[in-house]
Amino acid sequence: MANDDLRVAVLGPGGVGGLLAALLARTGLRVTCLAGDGTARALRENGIRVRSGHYGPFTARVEADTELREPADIVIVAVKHTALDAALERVPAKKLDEDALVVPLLNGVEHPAVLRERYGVGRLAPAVIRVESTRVAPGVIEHDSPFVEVDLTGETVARDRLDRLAGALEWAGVRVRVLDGEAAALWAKMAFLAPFALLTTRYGVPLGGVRTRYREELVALVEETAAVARASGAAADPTAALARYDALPAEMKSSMQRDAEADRPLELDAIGGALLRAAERHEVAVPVATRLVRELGWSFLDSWGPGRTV
Ligand SMILES: NC(=O)C1=CN([C@@H]2O[C@H](COP(=O)(O)OP(=O)(O)OC[C@H]3O[C@@H](n4cnc5c(N)ncnc54)[C@H](OP(=O)(O)O)[C@@H]3O)[C@@H](O)[C@H]2O)C=CC1
Ligand SMILES: CC(C)(CO)C(=O)C(=O)O
Repeated sequence: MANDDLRVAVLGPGGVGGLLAALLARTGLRVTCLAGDGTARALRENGIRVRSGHYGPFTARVEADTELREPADIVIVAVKHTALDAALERVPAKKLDEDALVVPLLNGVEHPAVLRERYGVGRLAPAVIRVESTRVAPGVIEHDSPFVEVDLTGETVARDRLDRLAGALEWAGVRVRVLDGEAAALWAKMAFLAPFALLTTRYGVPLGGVRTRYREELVALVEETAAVARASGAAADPTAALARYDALPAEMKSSMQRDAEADRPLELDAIGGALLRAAERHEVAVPVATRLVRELGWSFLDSWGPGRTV
C-alpha cells in the first residue's frame, strides 16, 4: 500500500539518492531533494530524469532545496563519504521530528556512529543498497542493474516506522528486506564490496578482468575480508562471494572505480580504511588488503598510527 502522507527528504540526489527520490516521487509521495545550489535548481526546473532498462525511462517531479526547512518523516542520506560532513550541515537536527528516521545508504560501516552522534540513537536506521546507478548530470540518472535491493536495519528505532518505509520503497519497485542486525547487514555488503572495489580500482579493469587476470588476489582478498566480516558479526562465506562475482556481468564496475575514472575523490578510507581498522581491532591478518590500500592511497596509510598487526 502507498503511504500517501509520508514526507521524504533525500540528501544527495546522485546515482543512489536520485534514483530512489524519483522512484518514490512517482508513487505520489512528497519528496524533497537536498543538494547544492546548481543541482537543486536543475531538479526544480527539470525534475529527475531516469534512464533505466529495468523501470523504463521516466521523469519525476521533486521539490529541491539547499537545506531541510520543513519536517520530514524520512531523511535518506546518499552522499559519498567524502562529502558527508559538509552535506549534513544541510539537515539540522533541530529540524527533525522526534520520530523522524535518518536512513544512510552509504557504503562502509563507520558512518552510522557519526550520524547517531548527530541525530540521536532513536532516529538512526542504517541501510545498504545493491544497485548500479550513476548520476550523469545534475538530475539525470542512469540505472544499469536489473534490480534495486535495499536491506533496512534499525535496532534502536520504532519498528512500525521502519515497516512504513519498507512499504513505501516496495510500492516504488524496490526489493526490501528489514533485517535485525545492523553490523551483520553492513558487513555483509562490505564483504562483497571491498574486494570488488579495491581490485577494480587498483587495476582499472571491470569485474570480468579482475576475476580472470587477478583471480589469485581476488580469492585471497575475499578470504581476508570474510574473516574480518565474520569477526565483526556477519555470516560471510568466501565461496558464496566468489560464486556471486562469477555470476555477475563481466563489464560491471564498482562505484569507486567510476570515481577513479572521473578523477573524483575515492571512498578509500570508508571502505579500505575501515576494513583495515576492523582487522586491527580483531587481530585478523589482511596483507593483500593492506597492500592494495597502500597502493591506492599512500597518504592516508602514512598518517595512520603505529601498532598495526596487519
Ligand atoms: N552508485 C551506485 O551504484 C552505488 C553507490 N553506493 C554508495 O552510495 C553512496 C552514494 O553514492 P552515489 O549515489 O554513487 O554518489 P553520487 O556521486 O552519484 O551522488 C552523490 C550526490 O551527493 C551530492 N552532494 C555532494 N556533496 C553534497 C553536499 N555537500 N550537500 C548535498 N549534496 C551533496 C551530489 O550532488 P551533485 O549532483 O551536485 O554532484 C550528488 O547528487 C556512496 O557511499 C556509494 O558508495 C552503494 C551502492 C551502489
Ligand atoms: C558493488 C555495488 C555496485 C553494489 O551495489 C556497489 O555498491 C558499488 O560499486 O559501490
